[in-house]
Amino acid sequence: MTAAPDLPTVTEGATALSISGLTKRFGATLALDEASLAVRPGTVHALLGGNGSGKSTSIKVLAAVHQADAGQLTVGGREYDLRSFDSVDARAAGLRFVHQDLGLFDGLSIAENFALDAGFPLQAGTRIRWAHLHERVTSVLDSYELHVDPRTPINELRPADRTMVAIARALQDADTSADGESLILVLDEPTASLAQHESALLLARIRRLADQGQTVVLVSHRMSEVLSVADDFTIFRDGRTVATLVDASPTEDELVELMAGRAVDALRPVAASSAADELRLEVRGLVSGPLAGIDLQARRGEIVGVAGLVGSGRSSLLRTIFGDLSPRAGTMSINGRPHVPRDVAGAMRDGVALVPEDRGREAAFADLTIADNLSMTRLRTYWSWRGMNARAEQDVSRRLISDFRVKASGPAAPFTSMSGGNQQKVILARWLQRDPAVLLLDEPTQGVDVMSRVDIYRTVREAARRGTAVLVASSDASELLALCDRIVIIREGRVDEDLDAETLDPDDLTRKLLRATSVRQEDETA
Ligand SMILES: Nc1ncnc2c1ncn2[C@@H]1O[C@H](COP(=O)(O)OP(=O)(O)OP(=O)(O)O)[C@@H](O)[C@H]1O
Repeated sequence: MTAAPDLPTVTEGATALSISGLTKRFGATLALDEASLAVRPGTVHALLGGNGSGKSTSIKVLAAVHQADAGQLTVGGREYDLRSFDSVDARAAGLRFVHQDLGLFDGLSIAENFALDAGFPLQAGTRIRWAHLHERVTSVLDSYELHVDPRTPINELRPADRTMVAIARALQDADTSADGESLILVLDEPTASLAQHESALLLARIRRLADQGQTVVLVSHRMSEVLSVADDFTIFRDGRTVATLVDASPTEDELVELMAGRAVDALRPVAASSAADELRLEVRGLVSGPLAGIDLQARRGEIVGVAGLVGSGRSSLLRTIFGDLSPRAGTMSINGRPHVPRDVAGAMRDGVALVPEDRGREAAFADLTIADNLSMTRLRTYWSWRGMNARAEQDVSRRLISDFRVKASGPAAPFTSMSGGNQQKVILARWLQRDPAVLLLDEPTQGVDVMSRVDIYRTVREAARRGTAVLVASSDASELLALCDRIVIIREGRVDEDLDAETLDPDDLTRKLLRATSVRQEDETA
């Protein structure tokens, strides 16, 4: 067990931003309860907390998406009442936000994306001065060491560059804003969908921003990354600030303990293989999307990781098995019988379940309750000649909410009233209760806090023990190693390596993944 760090450390000296008494209620839920935050200028300040602890709500108050019930903000010596703080105030205060979805238009160029935010420079009131725009954007990109042509379409950029373009766009008026004061950049999980080497590149650039005097508030669930880049840490629990660590070097266990409010010894995953000899899933010569002939097998009770760089076809593999993409060639079988799904319903009849990466958009019924979302795949269980057994549905939902540690006011609450991480847990719970023959998980713990991540690994392991074969696509090397028995690496559309997870560590896996990438990428990562 680790000793709890001293709580909380008082910040002295100058602050770029300070919040006090921040309170926000949603109906019966007290999302923020007199929370506080003090950020020193020129630092990376990590804002940490479990799912539902209030991080997004506080950011949404700063971005004027929500108005607080109480709270004061001081920025650059000016005080604001957070009950009436609006987006004009937020901009004037020098606050700039980059949300997880980045808000970039993929088909447009970098320069066009910049101009959509700041306006197109015009000549004679009508003609766009393209040369001027490109010159200005190039100079901003250069200042963030992004040496790319401003005419490049967003969808041709590597993932870390895309995030960096969103950051550069948010800071494009850094020289002219807020009376020359530096801006405060708020980043909400910027690395959530990035592979380890892309994250490393982005974090190095974020660190450089702070070293050049920018102030960065960073929300992330990836502890090792936060520890590598942050100077100061504020930890939220149940809407309150439970600790502020200034210029500190806490251990991961100390941070997790502060977030969880309990010791962390019991939180380590236990990964004992339950693989049997019997084949559950067999894929031969599969050609689909970028896949050019995949051969893959998963046995009963086996958890197989699918690794590969962005664009390698990990998601296409899962979607093809789930009947959502039609293969151009190849065969699939489940339990020795041909698996030729014409659509998703056909794949489900064969015993396949998929938890997709973009759960919010693809997997959730946002307008319905949590109970409805949980029971969506098992509705038949609750119907009889007497009609719908709502009590049984509520009871099962209550048990799942408790088993998966979902933080919600109850099964009847709207799905959208939960925090992002809790929504992820509900979708996972929905599919795991089906005992599928083959379970396909795409980035299963993206946005999920470190405490719940271990619960989810245990649940997946338990499903495997009951006989399910699991395929996990993940960009997080540590996750693949914690969860899987075997890891296949997809490269150039084929399974290039098939590795025993026990023999690897995250660095080995990342090195193997990067083997075939361009020299440019390796240079930048170094
Ligand atoms: N629009 C809303 N309506 C009702 N309740 C809400 C709403 N938004 C947030 N909440 C509640 O407020 C609390 C804090 O949620 P918030 O989204 O701020 O958490 P978070 O720390 O960002 O979590 P995560 O890590 O999962 O993103 C949760 O209990 C959540 O259910």
